[in-house]
Parts: sequence; structure tokens; C-alpha cells
Amino acid sequence: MKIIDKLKKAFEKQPVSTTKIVRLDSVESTNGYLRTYKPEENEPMTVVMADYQTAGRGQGTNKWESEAGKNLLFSVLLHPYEIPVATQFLLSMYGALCLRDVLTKYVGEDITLKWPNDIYWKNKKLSGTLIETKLSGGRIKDCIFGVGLNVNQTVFKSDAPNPVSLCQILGKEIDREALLQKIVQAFERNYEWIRSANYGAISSMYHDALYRGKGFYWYEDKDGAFEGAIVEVEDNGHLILRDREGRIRTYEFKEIKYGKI
Ligand SMILES: O=C(O)CCCC[C@@H]1SC[C@@H]2NC(=O)N[C@@H]21
Repeated sequence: MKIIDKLKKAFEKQPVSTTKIVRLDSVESTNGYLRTYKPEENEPMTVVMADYQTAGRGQGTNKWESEAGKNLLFSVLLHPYEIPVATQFLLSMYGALCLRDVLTKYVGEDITLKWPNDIYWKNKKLSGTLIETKLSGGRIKDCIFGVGLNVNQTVFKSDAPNPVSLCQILGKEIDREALLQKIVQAFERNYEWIRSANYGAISSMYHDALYRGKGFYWYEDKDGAFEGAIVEVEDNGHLILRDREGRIRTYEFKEIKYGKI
């Protein structure tokens, strides 16, 4: 085969992303940027990424700090009108599974999903997600899926929650742009899951990928520490644990902490 034909073939095989990606040097927060963003009519998905955030937000009242130009800080705007509010955890599972798919290709087996949607490598946090939704008539009008993924940072502040970066795991710097392309392609490819609203299949993939998905581990709620095993994550996103006495305990996010293994 001629070289040009080989190149053409390779190019045809390479999926090309159709999603608009807005690239910024610095912004307060990529989630905040998308909150006032007006998409074109034929723009099902928009991504905004920044090299630096001056007020990056984490879960609850946490800040998300990230060294300039080292990591991936991006938010994906989706309009999943198909999804009723009651089952909006589907979005959380979809996003986390997209990230896991790509990161597993980089790192291998040890990538898991820590309820509700952190990405862990072994027992260290590789990525965190902040989801914000705008509702209309009991359905989801807009969903902003904001991701902070540690890529090339190697020194973290001491109060960061057990962080790790891809560079630390793999021992080499990672091309952030190529990684972002792969993640966006996974979001595009897997959007079919949302369209088909195949809750059972997504939920089963999510459960298979859960950190501490099997066996008893230490947890901590407002009454203290206890050993529990994950029974399931409900469709509404609540975590159900069974303790050593067989008691079933149900938690919303922030009501439970992971104790030491
Ligand atoms: O606390 C967490 O684990 C969630 C962290 C989410 C951080 C990302 S960085 C990009 C996007 N913009 C923000 O302000 N936050 C999210």
C-alpha cells in the first residue's frame, strides 16, 4: 500500500471530535464560565478548559487548587432533557465512567470510582468532579460537569486529600491536549447511554467500577466509625451500606466519610 493510502486509512480510523472546545489561559471557574454561556442551536455539547482557575470550586465549600498549566481543568455543558430529575445520578455515573474508560487506558486496572464520582488510583485521588444542573419542568435543562484531573503536577499542598497525578503514576509528563481529546471523545461516544436511558446497564458498569465495591471497610458517620460493606448506590445516588451487625445504613453525599482501610 502507498504511504499516502496508509496515512488516509489511519486518519479515517481516528475519530474526530465535533464538540466545541473553548480554551482559556485563566478564568475564575470553568463551571462558572459555562453558567452564563449561550450555546448555538446545533451545539449539543460544549467544553471549556482553562490553564488556571482563580477561584476553582470543589464539592461543598471546598476550593479546587491546581498549579497553572499542569493539569486538566475543564467543564462539559450538556442538555440532557431526556433525564427526569429523580434519576439525575445517571449523569454522575456517565461522566465518571467516561473518565474511567480513558484513564484506565493510560494507567491500567487500578482506576476506580469513589462514590459519588471521584476517580481514584489505588487509594489516592486522581480527579474530582463538580456537577451543577439547571432544571425545568422536572427535567434537566442544562448540566455542567466540571472536572479537575491531576495530570503533570508533582507537588501538592499538604492539606490536599491524598492526591496523585498521572505523571506521578506513569513517571513521565502527559500530553494534556491529547488526553482532553480522548476524554471529549468518550463523552461524545457514550452519550448514547443517556439517550437510551439504559439505567440498569450504566448502573451495573458503575457498581463494577466502585472503589471499595466489595468487602468490609471503615467508614465514619456522625455517630462515629464503623465497618461497612457497600450494598448498592441507589438510582437517586444514595449510598447504602451494611454494617457488621447486618444493619442497613443509607447516606447522602457529605453524611459519610471513608475511614482508613
Ligand atoms: O471537590 C471535588 O472533588 C470536585 C472538584 C472539581 C474541580 C473542577 S476544576 C474544573 C471545574 N471548575 C471548577 O470550579 N470546579 C471544577
